[in-house]
Amino acid sequence: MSLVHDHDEFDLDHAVGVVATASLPDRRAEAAVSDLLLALGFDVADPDLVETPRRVVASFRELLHREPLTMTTFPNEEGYDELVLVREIPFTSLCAHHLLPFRGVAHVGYLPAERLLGLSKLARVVEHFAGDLQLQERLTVQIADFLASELAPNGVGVVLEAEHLCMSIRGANAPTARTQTARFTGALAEHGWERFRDASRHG
Ligand SMILES: Nc1nc2c(ncn2[C@@H]2O[C@H](COP(=O)(O)OP(=O)(O)OP(=O)(O)O)[C@@H](O)[C@H]2O)c(=O)[nH]1
Ligand SMILES: [Zn+2]
Repeated sequence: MSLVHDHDEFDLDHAVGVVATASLPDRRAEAAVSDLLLALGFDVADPDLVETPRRVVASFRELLHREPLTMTTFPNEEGYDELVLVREIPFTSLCAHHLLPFRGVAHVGYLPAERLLGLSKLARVVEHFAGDLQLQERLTVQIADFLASELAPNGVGVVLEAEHLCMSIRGANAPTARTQTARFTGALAEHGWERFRDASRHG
């Protein structure tokens, strides 16, 4: 998701109730939140709402933040060649269509080749790509493709299971619905689902 920064047309005087120390993009975003609240018929001077634009922008910044990734790897001296699977990695992302969260768990695994990856890095990769306006399918593919290219393993598998708030608290109103997506590459392309299921059964 690419960000657009066109500050030129921004009228600072228009920024209602914003903190003077906020950066220009944040002041612009806060003014926009304030405008949205006004347009929805809310009194932005209400004590409950005065700080809301700042809080909303800070929340979005937090949810859309991406930590740089450091992929610590180790030589696979013993030639470990079974599946390495980290299950139930929790994640929260924002759906690109409604800006509402979707959240759930990721199961991420790979078949090692020359290098072993620091285990926490699997969770960090999920967190990194979740920090964007996303589609669950795209998030799944981005995690898998990144691991495949960085680690050059014999195969990668990524399964995501998530609740989309846009579908559970509004719209279709299906609170029990869970969306499952998957990407299996290399030697996991053919029997990835079975390999993951077997590993979970013995876990
Ligand atoms: N494929 C995919 N669709 C998603 C994802 N997150 C949300 N959506 C869907 O995006 C679609 C947007 O459809 P629209 O008809 O434009 O939006 P809407 O009028 O709010 O639709 P409803 O959600 O059905 O009320 C909806 O069907 C959402 O369920 C996602 O991660 N992947
Ligand atoms: Zn949505």
